[in-house]
Amino acid sequence: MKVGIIGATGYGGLELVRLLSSHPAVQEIQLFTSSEEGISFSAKYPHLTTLYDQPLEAITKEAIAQLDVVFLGTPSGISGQLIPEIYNEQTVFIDLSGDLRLKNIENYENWYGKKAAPQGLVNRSVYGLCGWNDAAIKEAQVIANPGCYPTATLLSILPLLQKGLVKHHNIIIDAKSGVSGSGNKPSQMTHFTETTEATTIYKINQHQHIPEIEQAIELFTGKVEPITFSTHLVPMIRGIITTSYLQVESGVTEEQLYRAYEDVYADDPFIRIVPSVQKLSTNQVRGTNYCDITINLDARTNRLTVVAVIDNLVKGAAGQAIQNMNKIMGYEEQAGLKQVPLFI
Ligand SMILES: NC(=O)C1=CN([C@@H]2O[C@H](COP(=O)(O)OP(=O)(O)OC[C@H]3O[C@@H](n4cnc5c(N)ncnc54)[C@H](OP(=O)(O)O)[C@@H]3O)[C@@H](O)[C@H]2O)C=CC1
Ligand SMILES: CC(=O)N[C@@H](CCC(=O)OP(=O)(O)O)C(=O)O
Repeated sequence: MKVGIIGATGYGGLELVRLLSSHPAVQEIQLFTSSEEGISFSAKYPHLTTLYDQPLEAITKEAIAQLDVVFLGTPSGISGQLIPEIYNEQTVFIDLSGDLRLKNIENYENWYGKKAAPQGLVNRSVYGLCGWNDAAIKEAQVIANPGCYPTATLLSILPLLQKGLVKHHNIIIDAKSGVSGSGNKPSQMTHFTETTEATTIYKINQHQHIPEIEQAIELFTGKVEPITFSTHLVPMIRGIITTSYLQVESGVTEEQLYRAYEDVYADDPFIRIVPSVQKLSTNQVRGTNYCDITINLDARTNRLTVVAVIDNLVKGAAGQAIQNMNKIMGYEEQAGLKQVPLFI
């Protein structure tokens, strides 16, 4: 199989290269750039010396037509305009950005502040939340790969909402991310001096993943109420931890809650339900496609704490994108995704 990566020089692109390198069905990876055509990939990234000495290529419709699958790891506002220009019906398009996720394109323009993709393309795109949308994913030609924060949040709260064990009302999600979540373009917010010894809350009540999480809650549970969702930048490179607070329905026990996860994720190789321990860390999934989840029901408040950890670049981006590819192409679900966590 021949695959291509548009935005290969970005963090999501680099992670795709790393993971696809061990995929048994991938024979060739073409690396595309919009700004550095002809430059050797390993000259730009010396850790890839002898592995990817090939030159970066210009993005053309003709080159894309030669590929079975193309991944787009481009900043928001790009793929929604680019895919129509390079589209053909034989290639599978998997978009890591937020451009194709929101079905209401006005919503996209309001939250992202950018021109939306054509409505027809958005309609054709399938939201690639693995484990929740698999029937549609298997038939898809265009995938809107979920956002990093929504992946951790949704995987951890959807089973309980879907089974009616917790209330839709008054959900609060507190999320924290490593700095690689904001990509490889330096900014004031990601400057070493301003991140390395600080934890920063940002985009308060304005984060673009709020409508994505709400849309998915409605899609997979049939109803939704507005959520409170807060994002923080913490001084680490990789990892996301989401802590969600939910009110349980009366009489529901912790055992019933655990059983809900076991039911929903019985056959999912990437979801690990961790017993209610006192510790859960982003380290335990680093470099892998795992999403580890734990819960704790506080009898004093009847409030449930649901915690999920993922690697933002793997389950939150490149790993889930490859999982989507595996589902579409009929490969083993774990192909290319069998890494052991890099704990320390
Ligand atoms: N980082 C993360 O943890 C996650 C990121 N995402 C989303 O995935 C996407 C990629 O993220 P990330 O890899 O971090 O981003 P980066 O900023 O690290 O990389 C984006 C890449 O896109 C390429 N690019 C820029 N402009 C264009 C253009 N006009 N046409 C084609 N390519 C272009 C650039 O490469 P070049 O100049 O060589 O073309 C650049 O290296 C983003 O939309 C992001 O929001 C989603 C989940 C998690
Ligand atoms: C740490 C950090 O800055 N994270 C980014 C995640 C961006 C992202 O993945 O955006 P889309 O999913 O919308 O493409 C943010 O909070 O905006």
